[in-house]
Amino acid sequence: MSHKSAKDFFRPLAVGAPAPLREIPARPSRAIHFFDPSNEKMAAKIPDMVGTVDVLLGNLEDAVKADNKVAAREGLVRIAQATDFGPTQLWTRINSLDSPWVLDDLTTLVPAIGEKLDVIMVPKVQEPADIHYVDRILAQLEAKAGITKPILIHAILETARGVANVEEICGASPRMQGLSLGPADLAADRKMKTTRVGGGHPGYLVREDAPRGEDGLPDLDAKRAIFQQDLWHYTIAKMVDACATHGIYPYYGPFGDIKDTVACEDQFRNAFLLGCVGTWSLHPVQIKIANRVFSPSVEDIAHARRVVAAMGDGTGAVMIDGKMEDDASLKQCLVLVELAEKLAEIDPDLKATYDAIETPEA
Ligand SMILES: CC(C)(COP(=O)(O)OP(=O)(O)OC[C@H]1O[C@@H](n2cnc3c(N)ncnc32)[C@H](O)[C@@H]1OP(=O)(O)O)[C@@H](O)C(=O)NCCC(=O)NCCSC(=O)C[C@H](O)C(=O)O
Ligand SMILES: [Mg+2]
Repeated sequence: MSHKSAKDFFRPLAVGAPAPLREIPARPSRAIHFFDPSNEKMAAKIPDMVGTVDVLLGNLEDAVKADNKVAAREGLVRIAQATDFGPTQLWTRINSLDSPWVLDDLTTLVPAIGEKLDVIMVPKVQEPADIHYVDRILAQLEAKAGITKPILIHAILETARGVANVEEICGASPRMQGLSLGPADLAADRKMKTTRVGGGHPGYLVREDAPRGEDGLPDLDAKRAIFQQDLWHYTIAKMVDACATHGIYPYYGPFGDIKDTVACEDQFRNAFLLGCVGTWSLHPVQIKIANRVFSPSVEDIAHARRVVAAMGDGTGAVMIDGKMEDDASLKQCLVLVELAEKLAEIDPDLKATYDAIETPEA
């Protein structure tokens, strides 16, 4: 089997295409907000959403009716050409690589709005070859259209084969920006017995042991606590490790129970704590939840700054509030402090909140 040399990764795949990036920029992307560009009511809201959300994503794939695929593609071109996105990123989700629409998605979008498109989300990615296909075609289209910065690729992890190949997918191209979990398609592909778009399931649980009766035997009639478990823990953790290994960014995906904002917040927070940088938003109500959850809390930043100040040159160990802090906890604190600094650059309210935190002297 022949392999590319490391340096080959940094040569454009088409003459005249922009040079691949060596690092994927850490741009805030707490919420990737999905809209259907063929839905006039939704589309009309997009210009006013600029600046309120980190990423606006024109969705062309599932949730757009087959009869509306062309209207969605053309609608996205119109919206992108007419809108100044300022600090907000513009992404799209193209149709799947085996669909009758994907080639027209790419050959229409790149020449028309390629300079404005930051990231293309590719659904149902199974293996590195899927990324190689999109990588080469993007390079050719960028070269032809004179696009000056490479459009990045984001893959959705929504097949069992995709999960099995996750490491290779992350490393398949310098365009790889990140991965999202696609729990609905993944559940179907794995033949999980669920009927939901993300989130937990009351049947996936562990039950407390039965207490012993006076006879020393388990009292199977006694009431026992049950603890609902997280269906997605394994996949999210695997995705986070693969992304961290390759210097790209992991995201939770959709939470379909729009009305259950509490469970949505829990799902988002679990993903944040495990290492995800953001999530999808399907409805405007989910943007605020994502922005709140994926921004470090005041308490975390206050503590992190105390640790940074107390640790001086970053070596050794100190006690703060009865707990030992050392090089490793300092590194965790720096993840939060650096994220807060990045977010403060684009979110004036958050900047004011973080600026108001009393910072200890070093
Ligand atoms: C989920 C929805 C179908 C709900 O729509 P609707 O019933 O219209 O909700 P509301 O009445 O509460 O809407 C209030 C107003 O807000 C506008 N709206 C709704 N959603 C959006 C949006 N995403 N962006 C902008 N504006 C939005 C409505 O038009 C109402 O406006 P008005 O009447 O003027 O007040 C709908 O929210 C929706 O379709 N959301 C997107 C769904 C989607 O993109 N799904 C695909 C991603 S999930 C997936 O693909 C699964 C994944 O791949 C996997 O495998 O896991
Ligand atoms: Mg899907």
